[in-house]
Amino acid sequence: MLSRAFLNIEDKFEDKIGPRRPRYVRVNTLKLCIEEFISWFEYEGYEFVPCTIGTYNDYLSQVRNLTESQFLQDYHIKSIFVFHTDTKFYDHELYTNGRIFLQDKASALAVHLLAPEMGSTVLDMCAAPGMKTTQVAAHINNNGKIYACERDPERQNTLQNIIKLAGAHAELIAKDIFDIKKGMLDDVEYILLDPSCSGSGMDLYDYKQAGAEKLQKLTDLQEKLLRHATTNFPRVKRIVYSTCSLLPEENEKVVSNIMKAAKGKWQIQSVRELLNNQWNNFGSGEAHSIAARCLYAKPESDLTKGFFLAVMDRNPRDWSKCISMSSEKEKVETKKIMEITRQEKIAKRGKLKANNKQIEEVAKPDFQEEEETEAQNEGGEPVPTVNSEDEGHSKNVVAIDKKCRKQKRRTDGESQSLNNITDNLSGLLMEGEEIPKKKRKIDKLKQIEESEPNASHAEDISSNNITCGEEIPKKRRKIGKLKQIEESEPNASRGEDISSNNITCGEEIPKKRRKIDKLKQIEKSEPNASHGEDISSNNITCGEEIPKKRRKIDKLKQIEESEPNASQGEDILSNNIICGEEVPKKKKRKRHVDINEGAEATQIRSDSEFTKKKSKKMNIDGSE
Ligand SMILES: C[S@@+](CC[C@H](N)C(=O)[O-])C[C@H]1O[C@@H](n2cnc3c(N)ncnc32)[C@H](O)[C@@H]1O
Repeated sequence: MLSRAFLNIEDKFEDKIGPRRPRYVRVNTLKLCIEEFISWFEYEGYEFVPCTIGTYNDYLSQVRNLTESQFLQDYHIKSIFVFHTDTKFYDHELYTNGRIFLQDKASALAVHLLAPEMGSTVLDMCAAPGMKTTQVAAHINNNGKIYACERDPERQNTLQNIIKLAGAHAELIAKDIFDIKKGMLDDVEYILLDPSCSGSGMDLYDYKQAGAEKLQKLTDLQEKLLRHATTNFPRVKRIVYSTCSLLPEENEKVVSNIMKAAKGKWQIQSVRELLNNQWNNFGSGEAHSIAARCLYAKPESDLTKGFFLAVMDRNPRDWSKCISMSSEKEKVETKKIMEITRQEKIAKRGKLKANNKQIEEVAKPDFQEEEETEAQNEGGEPVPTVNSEDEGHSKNVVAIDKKCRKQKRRTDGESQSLNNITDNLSGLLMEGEEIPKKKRKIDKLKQIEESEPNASHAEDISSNNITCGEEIPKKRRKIGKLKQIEESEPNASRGEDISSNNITCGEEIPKKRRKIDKLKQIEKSEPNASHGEDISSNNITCGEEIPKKRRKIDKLKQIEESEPNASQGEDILSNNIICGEEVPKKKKRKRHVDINEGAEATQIRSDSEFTKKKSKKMNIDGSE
């Protein structure tokens, strides 16, 4: 028998779902910067509507009011953009060359909430066609390891093509996931489980075809898969289970059964809390106590396809057992390293206090050395890990020890210098005086540091289970670099601009930025060509044409001021990619709007298919 919920859904959605949902576009930040994406569509004649800083419900009103010529950045996921339902993308060059994907916001939430760290290892258990696999790759900026498992040979091909098209680093596991036994992928830390389901949340789902027997088969498979995920990957810390179904049988019931069997080894995280209370639909708590912690996306209110997801974290006590699996020898060595570095750090702190100048000398060469190592790792080469084999072991430990010490020296030096700068500044400030730019920036960096302990000091790194030899996350390195700039260029306000434009260390300053700087220089040397006050004082009468250079400066200033999104955490990740790639020369294009277009963005094309201009139909969010 099908559930009552099932029948209710049929009644409720009969004329509500369908082609009226907006179009969601995910920017593939492995190939295109968010800023470039916005400029591209603005150039095509669309108006970019920045998401108001309000509640999720405020954002939903904006989506409802979106016109055909506007687009909006998503409230939760900064690489997702919302277009009017009639916007057509199938022939758009950004779509055909893998710079954007048509992925519903609800489905993108699964990776958003999995939130794997840079350098981590992720398993996508049911991966084809690869929307979430490629999203994970973009999320970790190809910095880590992704296993993409798919059992269906035809879908394996599609998956491979999508991975290639996206420029994602992911290893295809062309197998049934049940063939992956304990011990085969022991390095996996995050699992995405998005199994086959009824697809009852999809627009084109045919309720009349669904039968109780089919549903039972599906729920059996879903439970088996989730049990496999929770029991065969000893180092996994987080699992996100998702379906594009609105049936509790495939959702909270499956999760609840597995959690009962796991007997306290796993905890369901509250998605409400993870999304800072900015979500409206959750499971119903009556039948399954965990339901209220799980997310539902509903077409009529969230303006997405129907979707369910649950976030499961391994219970910390159980996690400690996983750590204890490492060999005794490894543990002793790790302890030694920790002790040596702790003592070194204490000694260094004393030194630094005595002579602040020394800090820069100690920290600078280390920083450069580390950047060289990082550059070598960029080609997807795995970061070396501790090997328990006798011969290789000691060498690796020495290498890791060296790297740990380097990281610690750097972070010590940074925090010390930062404290000194702030102390000096606060000493100089009078009450009521405006806080200088540099000071404000330092405060901001301190805030980031405080709110993101993982991104901070060496002590925090160790206590948050970042193992020696693991890379320090990019944002952390950015903070470090900015601090260096600050220290070495006390008069320069450029540091502030760099941070607001999300430039990662080592990355080139984007063209626009350089242009702005150049124009600022011109401004300084030619004050008449600049500010509003200057115009009046230089007798430019109403109606007189403002000189070209002047207009350009104003425009660039406007751009600078009007890009608040570029400073958000998520953008730091997503904007630090390929900004070296040239944006194709833009000519005025006509907007791709086709009011007769059908319901769902369900077309996926492989590389060769793109060239041949043929297409194969498949639900991009995976329902088969
Ligand atoms: C809903 S789709 C996944 C969609 C995908 N996560 C995405 O976002 O693009 C489910 C996929 O799981 C695959 N699948 C089902 N059972 C599997 C198993 N036991 N092992 C590996 N793949 C499986 C199906 O062939 C199908 O391609």
